[in-house]
Amino acid sequence: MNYNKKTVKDVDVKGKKVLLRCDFNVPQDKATGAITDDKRIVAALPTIQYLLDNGAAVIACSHLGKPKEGPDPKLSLAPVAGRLAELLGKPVIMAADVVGPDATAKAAALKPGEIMLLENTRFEKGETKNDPELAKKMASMAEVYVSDAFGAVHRAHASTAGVADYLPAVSGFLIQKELEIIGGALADPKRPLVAILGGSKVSSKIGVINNLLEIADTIIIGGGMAYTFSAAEGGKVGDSLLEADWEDYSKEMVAKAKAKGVKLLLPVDTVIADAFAPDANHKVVASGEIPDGWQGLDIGPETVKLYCDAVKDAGTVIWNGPMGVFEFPAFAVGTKAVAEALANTNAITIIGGGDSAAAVQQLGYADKMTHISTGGGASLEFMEGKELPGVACLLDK
Ligand SMILES: Nc1ncnc2c1ncn2[C@@H]1O[C@H](COP(=O)(O)OP(=O)(O)O)[C@@H](O)[C@H]1O
Ligand SMILES: O=C(OP(=O)(O)O)[C@H](O)COP(=O)(O)O
Repeated sequence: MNYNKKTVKDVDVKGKKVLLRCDFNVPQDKATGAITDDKRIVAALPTIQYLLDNGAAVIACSHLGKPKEGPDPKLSLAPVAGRLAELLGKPVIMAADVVGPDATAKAAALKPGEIMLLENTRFEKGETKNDPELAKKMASMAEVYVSDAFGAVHRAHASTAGVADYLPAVSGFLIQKELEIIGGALADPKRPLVAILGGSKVSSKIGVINNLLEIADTIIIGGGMAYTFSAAEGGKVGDSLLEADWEDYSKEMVAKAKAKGVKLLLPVDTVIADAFAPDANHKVVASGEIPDGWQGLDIGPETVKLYCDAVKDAGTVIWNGPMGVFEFPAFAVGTKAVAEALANTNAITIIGGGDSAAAVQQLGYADKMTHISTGGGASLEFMEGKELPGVACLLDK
């Protein structure tokens, strides 16, 4: 795939309306909705500032979460508009819809040097289906399309790829920087190369293991993904996260790792809880021995030792997805220990994923990592060598 794409510097944006796709899918406090980590907003600032300084009228857009049934007030981008306005030191006009009457009127009235934010693109059903009608409507509000949504470039959606069929499409500075840094670290990686996978987006991430087995020396599995492997081996997982459809696949991955001589490490013990809550009763059990009514929310202490030992002498570490529900202090131990182990290695450390980045930030280890990517799934798919639809759709240099 050709990553040498035109950037905002290769087009004239003066006096033009620019549709700017960002990844403002930020972590939020489950109870209050407050933004808990604004890294993705901060990361978009250089492109936004460049566009505003060069006389563009910026129509920013993004998805947030996974709304299923159209507009959901809990997933409004309004809090993001508020934070963006603070960071830019200027008003951000918030639209009440994506391509409806409010958005189109506000876009039509937008002046050079002004910025507005469309409502959550996934409030439109056509977004994730990459509906050309929706893409056309979005494109009709602008004259140039700029994508800087690195975290979403692995999605072929209307706002991440479809609009490029209707407008000259170029990349922003964030996408450029991410491709350069991650691509550089993995072109000829310092070995051993260790990949750590966790988190809760099991079905969207478990598939990368097959390709990671081609490049990694060790693969470590934690977080919600571990229970699918455990169940596949006949273990009891109680009420833990489980993707039963992926059990056969996980068995295949264990066999493939063995055949290729790649170390595939799975938890040997797990911290279980009697509810998904910060104050739930909890205890440690061996993997595969989780009673009904209990769920695994963190890796156990023996696993922590095993995993920390496995990264000690790594040359490069790619980490995507927390080891447990780190938002609850009682289940943050595994994630914290792995973050600390990475902070103390000489390895090149690349952290991917909104929540993984937030975890490293909250735990105070952000400065100790080589690169904290704004993309989780996106950085994984890039490292696997898959085509990224959100980059492929941009104009070649
Ligand atoms: N065992 C588990 N059970 C349920 N959720 C988990 C478990 N381990 C981690 N998580 C959750 O996974 C979420 C992050 O997953 P994911 O979105 O895949 O990561 P990232 O955003 O870093 O790519 C966190 O909110 C965390 O609470
Ligand atoms: O948070 C994101 O991905 P990540 O959790 O893999 O980092 C991106 O915003 C993509 O979101 P999506 O996985 O709902 O398409």
